[in-house]
Amino acid sequence: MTEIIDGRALSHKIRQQLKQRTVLLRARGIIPALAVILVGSDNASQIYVRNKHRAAAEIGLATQDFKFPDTTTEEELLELITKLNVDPKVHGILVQLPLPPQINAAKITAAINPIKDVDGFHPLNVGQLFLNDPQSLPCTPHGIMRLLAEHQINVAGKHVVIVGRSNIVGRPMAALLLNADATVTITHSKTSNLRELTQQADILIVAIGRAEFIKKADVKPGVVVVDVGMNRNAAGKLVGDVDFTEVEPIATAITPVPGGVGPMTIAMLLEQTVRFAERKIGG
Ligand SMILES: Nc1nc(=O)c2c([nH]1)NC[C@@H]1CN(c3ccc(C(=O)N[C@@H](CCC(=O)O)C(=O)O)cc3)C=[N+]21
Repeated sequence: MTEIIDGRALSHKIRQQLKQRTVLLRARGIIPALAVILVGSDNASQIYVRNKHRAAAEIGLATQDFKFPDTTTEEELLELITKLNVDPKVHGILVQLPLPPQINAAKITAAINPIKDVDGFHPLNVGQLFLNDPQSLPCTPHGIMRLLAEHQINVAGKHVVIVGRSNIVGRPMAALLLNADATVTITHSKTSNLRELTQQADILIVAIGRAEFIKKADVKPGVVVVDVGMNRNAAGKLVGDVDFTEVEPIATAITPVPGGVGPMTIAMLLEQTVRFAERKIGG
């Protein structure tokens, strides 16, 4: 029987623990707070914003929302970030990606105070992650590591193939796995023998942003599959980057979409914000 890796269940368990940590913080007069900056209207971002707000409120974490229209300038965003960077009431800052084309996302990311960078996207945090000295972990890859650990899926010595090389998922995922002694192959949209490589994976992590891209013939029987995709298919249904119906029967374990990686991204975001708030105690 294939094991279905339940991200909702683990996310729920983690959020219960976080609730207790926020109670302790509040008793010390610290209200953990996350500032979220949203520019324009990306579909995945809307889902993310809605779900993370609900989850934050449940655990007693305060969120401040800053919504900007598509036409916003870089200067306006930088001005807000500069304020939030030094606001002692704000422990975490998150700028929703993607940003509209007139805004240089790298410049915005680099402007965030690294000690408040809950996404772990600041170049300093990226560098420390790659040097195996992480200070802030990107939420989606971190959530995937926790899911694998919870299901006793050991990555050390395994061949993990990642499909996708984004700054948000593919690249930091590779660094985390390497830090955990996996053998890592990164493939992407320009990889010529992509399907030959995915067939060799003991663990396959797919974040390429194409609906049901990975088929049964692309995987080895017994594979562990982690699906990071969030796409709407022709029928308007939310589907991953893996054809679940085809691949599930031959996998040892697989994450569903929805209910797999998505809820873990949120749990890790909340956990990191609480951790940043705790850092203030005595310091
Ligand atoms: N700076 C930044 N950091 C991000 O981490 C980031 C971002 N920008 N921009 C947008 C994407 C997308 N993203 C999601 C996270 C969770 C769900 C999620 O909760 N999914 C659930 C629910 C789906 C539903 O409600 O239908 C699930 O998969 O089960 C969705 C999408 C984070 N992203």
